[in-house]
Amino acid sequence: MKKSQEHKYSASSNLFYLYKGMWKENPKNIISITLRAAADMLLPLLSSGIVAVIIAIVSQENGWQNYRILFGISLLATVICMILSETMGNYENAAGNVFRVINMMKVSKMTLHIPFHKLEQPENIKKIEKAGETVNNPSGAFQKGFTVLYNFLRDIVGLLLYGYLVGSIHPAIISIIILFSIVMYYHSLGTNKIAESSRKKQAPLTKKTNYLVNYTGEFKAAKDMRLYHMEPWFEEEFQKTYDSRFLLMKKVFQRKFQGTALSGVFSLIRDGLAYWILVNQVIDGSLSVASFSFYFGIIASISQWTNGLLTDLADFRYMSGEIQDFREFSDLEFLTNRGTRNSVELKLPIEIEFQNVCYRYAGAEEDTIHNLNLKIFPGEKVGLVGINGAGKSTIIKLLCGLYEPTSGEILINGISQLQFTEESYYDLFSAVFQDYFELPITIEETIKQSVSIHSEAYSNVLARSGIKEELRKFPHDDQTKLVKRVHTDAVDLSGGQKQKLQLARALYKNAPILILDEPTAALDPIAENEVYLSYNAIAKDKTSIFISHRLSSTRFCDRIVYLENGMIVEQGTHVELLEQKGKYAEMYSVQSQYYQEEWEGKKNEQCPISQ
Ligand SMILES: Nc1ncnc2c1ncn2[C@@H]1O[C@H](COP(=O)(O)OP(=O)(O)OP(=O)(O)O)[C@@H](O)[C@H]1O
Repeated sequence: MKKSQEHKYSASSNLFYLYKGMWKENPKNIISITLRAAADMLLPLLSSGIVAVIIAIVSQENGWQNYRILFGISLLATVICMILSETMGNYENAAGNVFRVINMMKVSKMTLHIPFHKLEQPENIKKIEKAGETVNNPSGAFQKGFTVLYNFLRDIVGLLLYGYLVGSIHPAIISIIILFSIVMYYHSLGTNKIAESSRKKQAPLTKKTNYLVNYTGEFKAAKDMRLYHMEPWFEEEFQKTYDSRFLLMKKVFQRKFQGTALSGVFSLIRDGLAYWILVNQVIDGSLSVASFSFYFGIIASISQWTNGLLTDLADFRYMSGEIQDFREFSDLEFLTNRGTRNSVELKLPIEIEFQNVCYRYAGAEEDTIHNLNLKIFPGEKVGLVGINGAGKSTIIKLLCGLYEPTSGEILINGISQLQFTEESYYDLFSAVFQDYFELPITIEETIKQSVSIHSEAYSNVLARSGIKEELRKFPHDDQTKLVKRVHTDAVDLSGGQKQKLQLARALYKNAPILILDEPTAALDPIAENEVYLSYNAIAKDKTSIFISHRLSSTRFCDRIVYLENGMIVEQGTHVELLEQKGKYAEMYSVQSQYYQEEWEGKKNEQCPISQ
């Protein structure tokens, strides 16, 4: 298991991490980069050499005889370098894209395995977002890293080789090359700092822009936006975000412009000096015209290598920041490290016990669940009730293993939940939650998910969940697809239809513990009544927990647990709790009063038809 710790990795370690990954993915990646760098670094040298050889041939007697082998070799080397450069360049583009997509998939896969409670912590959300930005960015480290390494190899070897050749003309030239390179290096360090700070400041702005862009096109938001005139807020926020981004980019641009101007002045001085020395050497006869032409050609490349090298260092630094983000994400704890037990070993129906369970949300000052002790007997149907925020959903998430108790433990048939493997533990639960996530697949696939059971069970589930009647309204029955954003022929389900579909999925999974968290909130009274009537059949042979604010629904449970502030205040059957005349009875009387009064009123009204 990976330990979740904050690491600040050095730039060299980040780059090593990136290129080691590229090498591991395919060693050809690095080999091709090296070959292309060598070819592109040699090309200017070769073309200057060919011109010099041609001058030597035409200006000397028997020139052709003396230089034909050198001419042939230079020409052949040029062609080889050009072919290598072109082929490896194409390979590099494709390989960069593939490497980025592989890492993109890695981030998705890893995210799917982050423990649920870690997934909702703001610092982890940030890490996931940053890693996602890095791998989604075609100009980010995972794709651009190929080109930057190629540039760096070409520029560093080019500078050393060409610097040596040009320096051999006169020591003053090499001194100037070194001096100017140092000045430019320090200038570029300053530029990098500004660029890095701009990158950090731009991250939340990018997030905000994405939010704004996504929601302006979101169909679900369109209704509220129009009725409550939210458009000006969007326009204003767009403008503010754009202005802030522009200011940040302007700073970086100005600094880069300074660098380019400085480099231009330096090139002028350096190249001017070199040309002046060369011309003088030709005049005093110490340098041949052919050699003059050769040096003349390669001096021009020096600026290319020095400027290139500074850009490469800036790119490396920028990429290191991105890799740092990626590695901070990779350092997250991805597995819950649950035990080795398998849920299939369990005797059915299941007994559940909360023993002194406390739970505190990350960053909260107080516990949400306080020393909870609750035993749910095999096959028992327990109703959890209480006002909003009492802790009902938190208890369910703890039971399902989505959260781990801060202290205390939850026992399944007397065995701690932590002793089960994560996957087999999740197999214990069929749950209908308040919120629901739809995949762009058919209704049948949604109900079956990855579970395959015989078709009779499937038809039963359709009937018992109430989704069967709804299917007739859809164009392709249970083969109708969901999510209109993805499939144009998909259907948009109503709230009640979604709830019936969720219930069907939970029933089809047929797990030994059934959890229904407000399963009828979106159902019409007739559909709701059908769920209550079939509840006993639905929950047969299962241990079940039913959460509802409608106390008329929980009265069907064997036992009702009334919660307040994460603690059990009352428990008993519906009748026992009414007789206690406590909080539950009070809540029930408030709810039933309205119907009672309305019913009494109706009884006293005269039927208009009979008048
Ligand atoms: N992710 C979270 N981080 C911090 N606090 C949370 C989180 N989720 C819930 N809470 C808090 O925990 C308390 C219990 O919430 P919970 O959702 O369990 O209550 P509930 O009884 O299910 O409420 P409702 O009836 O409204 O669904 C609330 O005060 C809520 O604000």
